[in-house]
Amino acid sequence: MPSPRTLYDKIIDRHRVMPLNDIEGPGEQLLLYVDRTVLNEYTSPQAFSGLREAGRTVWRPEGALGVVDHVNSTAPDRTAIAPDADAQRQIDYFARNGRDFGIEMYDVLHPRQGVEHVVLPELGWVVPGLVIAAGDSHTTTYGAFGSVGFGIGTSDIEHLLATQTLPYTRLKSMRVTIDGTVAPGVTAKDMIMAVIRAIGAAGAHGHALELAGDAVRALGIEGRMTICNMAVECGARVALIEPDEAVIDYLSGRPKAPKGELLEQARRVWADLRSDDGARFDREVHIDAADIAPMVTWGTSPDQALPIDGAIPDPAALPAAERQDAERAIAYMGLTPGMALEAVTIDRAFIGSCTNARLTDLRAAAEILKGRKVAPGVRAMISPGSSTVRREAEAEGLDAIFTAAGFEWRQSGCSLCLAMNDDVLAPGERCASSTNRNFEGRQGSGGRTHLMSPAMVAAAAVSGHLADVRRMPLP
Ligand SMILES: CC(C)[C@H](C(=O)O)[C@@H](O)C(=O)O
Ligand code: SF4
Repeated sequence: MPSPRTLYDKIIDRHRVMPLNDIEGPGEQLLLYVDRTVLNEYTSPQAFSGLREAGRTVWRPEGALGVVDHVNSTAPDRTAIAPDADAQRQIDYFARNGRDFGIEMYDVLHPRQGVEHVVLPELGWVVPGLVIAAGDSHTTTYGAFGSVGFGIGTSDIEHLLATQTLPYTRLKSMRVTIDGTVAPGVTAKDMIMAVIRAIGAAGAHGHALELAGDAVRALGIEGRMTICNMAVECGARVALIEPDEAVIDYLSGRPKAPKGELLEQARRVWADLRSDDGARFDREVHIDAADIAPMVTWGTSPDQALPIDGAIPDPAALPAAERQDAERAIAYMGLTPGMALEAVTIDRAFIGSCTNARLTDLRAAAEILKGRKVAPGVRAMISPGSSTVRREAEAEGLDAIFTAAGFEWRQSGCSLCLAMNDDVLAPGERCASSTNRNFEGRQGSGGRTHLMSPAMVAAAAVSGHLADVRRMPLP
């Protein structure tokens, strides 16, 4: 009898070209076959320059797809493509690389442009059991489909493009099981924020993190993407959810998804994509779904988070190891210990990013905004995760709800998630944000970020302060 294996180990085993050391299990070095990569204009230029200098070609151009997302403008009318000359140069070089190396590239005006991790799944290009490596840490998103996705640096991108392989070190395995049912108002974002708070910002460091349990299985694919996307914020290099029929339903009819006999063959291969009974995890954590409340971050690390009905912690009352970070975070965030989270007023509200700007996220925010207005003095904007999401939302009339409420209905891109274009917070501005990182300066130098779900951003935008979505009666 072969010994029971985790889903992660099964996928790595299927992609092992050759061992590079004689360790078995975590720490094993191997040459890994990579099925697919997504390129962006920000992290790929040096990789292409390296290929040019070495006179190399791309081994399998059809295994790569490029999307402009990090630096482009999100101005509503899409006449402004790049916010400045540097961004324009990056966008132009990216297009040239696509032409010269035979890689399909979605430029800013492409009808399917968007944030890369939103675009790939929409195409049906992410299917169970793949290895997808890309120059972006949120490549973990593809775990929602039962694929191993991880971020790589620029020299690894070059190696991958030239060979379709990567030298790889097998990770340890960790499983977080969320059992039971979440309460109304609690979303996938709150689930992953609760996980990060429970295990810490480095809690899954060095591990492939499998997310399991009834509450995870009950999520739609978009919610599962939110969870796997943000799992990188607790240090996970890979996030995985066992694929099921919901994944196959999601893929149905998408342009690049397998169809007909190919799909039937694929289904037979996918049937084994689960952690065997008795598979050993290096660490196991159990969370009761009923204990999860809508979450917000109060500090400058994603684990500095609390249920919305909490208060800014008193550093003196925290464990010694957390005290100094908490003091610094509270000072940077301009807050006072003991202050109720709901008393924290905001200047900006942002719905966007590869974590939470898909259609279901927009619908959840629109539910709250229907018939309400953004509070005076708050600037609220929404950047749909992709041009496809934008069109689909418009077809449902969601744009009308957002604009009637006073939100700016913008184009897609990373935007205020990392402020690499002209969507930036001014120093001291405070933003309720559906994104994934709240580090100092993440949304602009001196800017203050509070992470939360899209519905919670909507609740904060209309209240003018952080607010509990459970107390916002639906019209
Ligand atoms: C710019 C890129 C390298 C970065 C990442 O890897 O995640 C960005 O997308 C982010 O979210 O911080
Ligand atoms: S939306 Fe944010 S997290 Fe996602 S790829 Fe862009 S910058 Fe990174």
